[in-house]
Amino acid sequence: MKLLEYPDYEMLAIDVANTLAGELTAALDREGRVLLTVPGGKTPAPMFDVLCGVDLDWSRVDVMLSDERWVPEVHVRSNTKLVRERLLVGRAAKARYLPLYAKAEEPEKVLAELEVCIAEALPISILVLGMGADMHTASLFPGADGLDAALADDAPVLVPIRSSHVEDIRVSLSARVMNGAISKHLLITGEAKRAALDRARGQGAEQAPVAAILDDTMVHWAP
Ligand SMILES: O=C1O[C@H](COP(=O)(O)O)[C@@H](O)[C@H](O)[C@H]1O
Repeated sequence: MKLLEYPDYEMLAIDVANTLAGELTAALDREGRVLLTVPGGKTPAPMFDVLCGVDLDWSRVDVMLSDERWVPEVHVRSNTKLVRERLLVGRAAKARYLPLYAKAEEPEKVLAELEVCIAEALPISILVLGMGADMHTASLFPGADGLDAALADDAPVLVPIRSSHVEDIRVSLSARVMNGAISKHLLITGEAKRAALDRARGQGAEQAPVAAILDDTMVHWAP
């Protein structure tokens, strides 16, 4: 992994958005369609605000999340809500969105259907992830039910995750699929997450799931 430090989050958001714009443009020169995978949570919103205004052929970009909370798209905790409101607006409104959620009580009931659309769009061209201070990335939480399956070498594309530390059932991309990305970025802010990243580098992915995706990843950090 390589660590890039920024003086503040505003600089990080602008710089990362410009880097992603360059990578998307280069990928669009090579491929008919490109797949951009983005995190949910709070961190990426200001970066989305910059990225959505970039002038590129968004009609050939597929956008999906690294992970989703099993709640309807209009729910305040839905990662899709964030992406629709902050990324898929302006120029980026022309992108095609690939959902990780469908109306069903449990992900297991619809996972196969969701996986078909995602599998057709793979591999990921550009992967952007977030991380929690507990060293989770996407929805790969330490100790979660489903973590082993998500870390397996022969993991499926999508894995349902249940953790007593979070309210909702989650669906996450597996580490195998995330590591298939051509380019990988991790966005983190604050001292607690920086310390967590340092701890994770000395641990296995079972204890520190973010460790599973750090190889060849560009980590972007602001205080
Ligand atoms: O639950 C989640 O958490 C991580 C980190 O979120 P943040 O609010 O601390 O930025 C996020 O990357 C993931 O997509 C999300 O579902």
